Order: sequence, then C-alpha cells, then structure tokens
Amino acid sequence: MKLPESQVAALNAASATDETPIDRLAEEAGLKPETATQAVFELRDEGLLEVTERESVEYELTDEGAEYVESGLPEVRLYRTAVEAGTDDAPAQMGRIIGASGLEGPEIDIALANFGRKGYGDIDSGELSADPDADADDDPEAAALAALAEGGAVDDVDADVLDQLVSRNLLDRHERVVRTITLTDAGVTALMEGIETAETVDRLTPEMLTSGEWQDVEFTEYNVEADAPEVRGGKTHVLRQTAERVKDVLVGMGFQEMEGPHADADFWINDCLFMPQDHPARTHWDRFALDVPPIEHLPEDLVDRVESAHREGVGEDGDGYHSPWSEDFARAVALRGHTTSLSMRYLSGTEVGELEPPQRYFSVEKVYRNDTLDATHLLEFFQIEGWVMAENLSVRDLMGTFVEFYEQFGITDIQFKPHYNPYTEPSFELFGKHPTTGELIEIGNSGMFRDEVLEPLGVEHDVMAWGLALERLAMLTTGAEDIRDLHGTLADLDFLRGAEVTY
Ligand SMILES: N[C@@H](Cc1ccccc1)C(=O)O
Repeated sequence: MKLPESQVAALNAASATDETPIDRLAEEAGLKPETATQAVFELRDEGLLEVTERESVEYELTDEGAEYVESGLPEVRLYRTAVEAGTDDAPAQMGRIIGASGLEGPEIDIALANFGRKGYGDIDSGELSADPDADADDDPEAAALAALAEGGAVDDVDADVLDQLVSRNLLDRHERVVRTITLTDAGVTALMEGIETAETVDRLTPEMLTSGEWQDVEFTEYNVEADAPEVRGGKTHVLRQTAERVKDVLVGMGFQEMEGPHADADFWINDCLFMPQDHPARTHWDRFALDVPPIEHLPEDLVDRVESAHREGVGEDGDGYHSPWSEDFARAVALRGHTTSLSMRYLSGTEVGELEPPQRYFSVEKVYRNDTLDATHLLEFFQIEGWVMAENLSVRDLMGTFVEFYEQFGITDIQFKPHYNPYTEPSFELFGKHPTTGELIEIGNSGMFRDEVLEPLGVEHDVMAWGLALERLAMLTTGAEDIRDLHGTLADLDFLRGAEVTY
C-alpha cells in the first residue's frame, strides 16, 4: 500500500503504542499539528485507525497565583501576623495588624475576605482576633498552589480547592479536546503487508508544467474540512442595530428625534408628569440622585403652574395631591429614570418653541433605574420614547401606532393590559411573546397624557405617549432569553457575535 508520508508516520506512531495522542505524533514525526490531524482523519476514513476524543482539563498558575507561591497567601500572612501580635489571646485593632502584616492595596481586602471565609479568626467592630485552633501552615489552597507550581498533578488536589483557586483568579483552567489514535485490525494487517511512502507534491510549479512532470506526480489532497482559526470581523452590536432600525422605522412614520440631558432636574423628570413628590419612584431607593448643585434655570411660569397642578389640580373640579411639594426638590438633579423628561421639555415649548398639531416626536436613549438586576432588568437601559400631539386622539390611535410599529419587526401579537400611571389616563402596558420561551414579557408602557400634565405645559390638544424598552424588543427579535446577555458586564459575547436582528 502506498500512502503519503504523514499517513505513514501516523500509522507507525499508532503501531508503537495504543492511544497515541495526535500531538505526540505530530511532535515526533515533525509534522504540523493540522497536517497530523488531517492524516489521522484520512486514515480513519480508510478504516485503518480509530480516533478517540477526550476532554482534558489543565490548570496553570496565573501571575497572581505564582506571586503568592513566593510571598504566601494574603490571608495566611494576615493570620501569622495576627498570631504574632497575640490576638489569639486578646483582640487588637484591625488597622494595626494590617499595618504590621505588610499587606498593601487590593491584598488587604483579599486577606480580610478569605481570613473570614477560612475561619482564621473574627473581625468585630474594627477589632481582629486570630482563632488559636486554626492552622494556616496547613492551608489547602496554599498547599495546592505550591504543588502545582512544582509541576504536581491536579488529581491529588480536591476539586473544591481547584474551583476556589480558579474563582480567586489564582489558577487558569483550560479545557481542550485530546484526540488519541489506535490501529484497527485493518490497520494492523496493512502494516504487516507493508506500507510504502508515496511522493506527493502540494503545489504545481512552472517547471513541472514545462517539463511535463505534472502528469506523473501525485498531488496532496486538499482537506476543506480541516479545523481553521476562526476569523472574527467587527460588527455593529445587536442593540445598536436594533436602535438604528427603530429610528428608521419611526422616522418613516413621520417622527422627529428629541435630544436632552441624561442628568436632569427632577422637575422635568417627575414634577411636570404630575408625579407626587412622595411617590415611591421618587425616593432615594429607586432614584440615582446626583450630588451636584440644583438646576438654577427653570421656566418660572411653568414651575408655578406645575406647583399649582400638584396642590390644587386643574380645571373646575380639579383636586391636587394633598402631599408636600417643594421647589428645592424639583430643582434637585438625578439621572433620568425615563426619557419622558424629554417629552416634557419638548411639549413645554422650551426646546423647539410652541408646537402646533399634528406633531410626532421620539427618542431612543438611555435611562437609569436603581432596580434589582435580573433576567429582564438592567440598571441602565434604552427607552424608545415617543408622543403624538393631534386633535381628537383616541386609544385606537395609540394601539394602532404600536401595531404598525411592532409589525416592522415581525411582531404581530402584542397584547395590551390596562395600567396606572400618575400622568396618563387611560394607561396601557404592552406585552410581547418571547419567540423561544413563549413567555409574555412587558415591552412598554403608554397612555394619553392627563390634563394635569398638559394644562401647565400649555398644550391644548390630545397627546398620546409611550416608553418602550429597546432591550426587550431586542430580546424578541434576537431570541435572547436574558437581558444581561445583551449588554453590561455580564454580556454573552458568543451570543452577541452570532445574534442577528430579524425584521
Ligand atoms: N415613562 C413611562 C413610559 C410612558 C411614557 C409616556 C406615557 C406613558 C408611559 C415608563 O418609564 O415606563
């Protein structure tokens, strides 16, 4: 049997030992790993070799891990200092022990956290005491690091200790697939019958063409299925793609874009919206207040009218809130929790002057909420704000606008649920069905602005308005199941690389 050189090498390596790793074959035969792999798979297809794949996990000390092998784990150093200072007898001031330990910068936090975790002692109202029964000389994490640094095997190390060291970033874990080869019976027979090396050439040269040699040589086959390095180009983030698409759609529907400050007076964010100053969303729990001087410039007349709406209501039988209203609070600055602050600025006439109906405005901008992070909530997210001012608007106009908008994204089954907002009446929440989980997720909030909002602004026509969540729309169009995959520190890069915006 005549075979190319690399295949002969693979058969010989396989006949020498069972389960020969391809890496070792490549190294011993002086072949590139991909050439060796190609030869192996060709032989497997011929039935001469069997290939076994196994996951192998390898650990490697990080720089920080290697440093602690030299200097000792921070918590061990802290414990030793604490014992030397006699705190196993009587507690001492924590600052003094840290000073004596020589720990610096981030090491101090690391030492304290792990000191507590490992039960090396107690820290109580600024005082530290070492547990006399603890044994820092026998620290399993330190022992594992030292053993690995000397090339020891991980099999001897407890799995929890390894996990802990990886999560402390003292070890790197690499997972890879190890392929080994073993001769099949047909391979053994072929070897016994004798194998010769066939000359193959991997490129056609001008000389071969002129000499006619090309007619006699055997060409190396191309392997179009060989593993190749993945080449990743840059691409626009799906969320940005979605935002651009939203803007195009809204511009196509006749809307103009609003712009305005991320940090704004509470007046624009809440007071104009007839949000009582003691509303829960205005407390320090939900609101990112900024420690900056209050906003000086607000339109005086408007401030008076808004205050009066809050205190006395509007219209003949209006009734305001019987709750406190202070101009100082209205002037305080916070990160906007919704972009409805922009709608207030525009509707008040302070941005582009008095507006005559019909008018349509939108923005796709970031908002900030002191929420709890979960699969559908981020602390910073994008809102698709919008409003339409016209004569005689009804709820049907509002719903029709959403149906038209979401249809552009292939979403044809939105649902409406009555809702309450202090600033709209009636109000509706919007829901969409997640394409893979089938779960209903809230995608927006909307309504017709109340007179208590419009009258102080000097608007004499109907205004319907909404705030839709861009990330939730992106979840529906990309199939992302967790909003945290889309942006923020927990983003799923593999998902984002492959995600497509469908519409
Ligand atoms: N501001 C609302 C959205 C909204 C805007 C305008 C009118 C009604 C609702 C929110 O953040 O949820």
